[in-house]
Amino acid sequence: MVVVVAAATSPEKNKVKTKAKQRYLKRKKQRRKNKPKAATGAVSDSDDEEDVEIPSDAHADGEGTAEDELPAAKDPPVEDKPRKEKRPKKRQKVEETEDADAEMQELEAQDVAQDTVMRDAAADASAPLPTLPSFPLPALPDAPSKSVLALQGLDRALVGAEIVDANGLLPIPPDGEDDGGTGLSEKNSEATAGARHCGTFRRNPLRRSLYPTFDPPRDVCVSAPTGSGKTLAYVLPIVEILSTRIVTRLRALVVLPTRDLVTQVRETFEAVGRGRGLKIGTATGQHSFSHEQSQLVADKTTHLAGGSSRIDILICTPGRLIDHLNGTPNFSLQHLRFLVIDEADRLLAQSFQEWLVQVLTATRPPSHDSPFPGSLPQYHDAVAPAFRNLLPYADIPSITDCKEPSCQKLLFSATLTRDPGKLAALELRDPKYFVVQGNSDGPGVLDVAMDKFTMPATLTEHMLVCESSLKPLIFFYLVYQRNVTNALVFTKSAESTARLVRLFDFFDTAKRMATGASETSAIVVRAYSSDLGAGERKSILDKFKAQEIQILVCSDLISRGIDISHVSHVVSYDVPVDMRKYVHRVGRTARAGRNGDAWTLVEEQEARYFKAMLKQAEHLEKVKRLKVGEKDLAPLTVHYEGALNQLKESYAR
Ligand SMILES: Nc1ncnc2c1ncn2[C@@H]1O[C@H](COP(=O)(O)OP(=O)(O)OP(=O)(O)O)[C@@H](O)[C@H]1O
Repeated sequence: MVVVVAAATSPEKNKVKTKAKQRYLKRKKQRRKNKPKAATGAVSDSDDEEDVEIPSDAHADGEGTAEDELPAAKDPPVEDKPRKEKRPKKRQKVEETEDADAEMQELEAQDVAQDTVMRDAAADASAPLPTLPSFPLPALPDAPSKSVLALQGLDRALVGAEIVDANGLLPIPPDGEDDGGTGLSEKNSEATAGARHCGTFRRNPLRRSLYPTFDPPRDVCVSAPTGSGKTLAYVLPIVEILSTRIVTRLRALVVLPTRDLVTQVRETFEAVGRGRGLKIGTATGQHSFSHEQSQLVADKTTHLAGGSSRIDILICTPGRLIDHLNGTPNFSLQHLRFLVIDEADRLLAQSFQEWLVQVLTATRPPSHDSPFPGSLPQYHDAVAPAFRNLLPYADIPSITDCKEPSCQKLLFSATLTRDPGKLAALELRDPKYFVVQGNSDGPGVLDVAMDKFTMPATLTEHMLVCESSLKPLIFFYLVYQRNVTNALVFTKSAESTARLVRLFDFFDTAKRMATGASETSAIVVRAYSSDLGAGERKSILDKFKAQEIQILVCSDLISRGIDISHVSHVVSYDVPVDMRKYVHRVGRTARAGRNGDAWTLVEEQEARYFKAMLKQAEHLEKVKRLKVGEKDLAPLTVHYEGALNQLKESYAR
């Protein structure tokens, strides 16, 4: 039955005349033939048969006649059905044709109209639809790239930094020849004979005048890798320019973060400035305050508008500098020609007594007028041109015209800050930035902006991931199996420094006793930390420099700036907390073109963090991974266990 219904509704099937239909049509034809001629063309009931539904195949199965059954099967009884007014068929057909034509025309007209609209819309896609506005599909906006973000908000001068190729050499020629733009005098050329390059110095827009008050020089910021010679980059021009001075006044102030660096930089000034008659002083708190005062100022009793100074160059730490600014009479910064802030990012992070604000204020003329109304102060010619308002005759125009202080600020670091807030605090005057990189075609200032620091090209870096309990043993493996001596070893605290040194001593003694080696073959390891007094620290550092000590275990106290040429290995026994610390630690080796190795011991639980830190700085692939197996450690294990027991006992006592 289902099949039959389906067939009845199928248009294919309708085309094929079934037997029942054929019979039906035959009888119909017959009836028409038999009809009287008069009846032809008149409306007759038989015409209704045209409207009768064609019997389906179901009715064609031969059960009953089609004529009897078809209406009964499909239609309600005739009397129930409201009788429709039938029009003559032909008329209906004509009307239907007319209707169809009209409808067709209407549809065609609509199509044409629609086509026109679509053509118009295509021609002017931006034309707004008359009714509903169309909205763009929701989509995530394109995120700005990391580099674009890094450059946002940067100091404009930093964005326009000059990129200097670290490999660019500028040889210092023999006497009498053109020096290629170094600007070094003959004496300084002699002092630096053998120096490979002075690129940074050559490019410094430094002027030779002592008081360029009418055209004050631009400030300079230098970002250059560790060991690339930043110290000489400021020592040379300072010595060069100050050598022209006649009267001793404090004209160069160098601020450094630690006493050790003050001592180191003083040595460089003394070496370069030998025979120039410049007087160099230091203030670090290593000596008594009154002793330092007597070194700095010549006259503490008379109030002098121009200050008083025994020295031309002062090298100091910020804390002691502030003490002298506040507590030493006649200590004045008004004559400063150079203010150097070395390891600038570290010093700018120190807010101790707002040291920077105090120093900058002292380099500017005070807003108040002469403190000596009506009388001339003694040594009035000693007042700096910009400080003339301190004099009672300050209103004479020819004198008061010179208002600009001539102090030039020079900032240096291997990890120069890009923090706009900190840079703004320096009140830099038309600053000029130099970024020294291994490859001057590299990403340039983007590296500084994204904290991707340039490492010395001669440095080889390694990392060893291990269990924390095995760390001391791995360290001994490096020393005894890999010959890691002449090394600086960095730990996280003074306490862990002392513990590691003690354990090493026990281990070395046990090993020597086991092998029958003499005491002279002992590896000398010493701690260097803030636990020690200044004198003791200096003596240990001197011994290390003299190679009487082979390994110096230290905290980050000397991770910056210290320059010891024979350091061939740096071990980070505890991982550095950030990339800047890492850069400065590993930078204690591979200095001035020498080769060096850096080893970082990473505890398993720290590995993820450490690798992420390196990855962020795009430095991960430069650090080689070293695996140390049980077999490598086996020869050391016995002595190590013995040393551990001794250490436990020593702490239990
Ligand atoms: N032009 C040069 N030629 C050869 N050696 C140089 C030159 N300039 C400096 N040096 C040497 O390079 C070493 C490193 O110099 P310096 O301590 O100034 O490095 P630095 O850039 O300040 O490093 P850090 O960022 O670690 O403080 C020093 O021993 C110095 O004498």
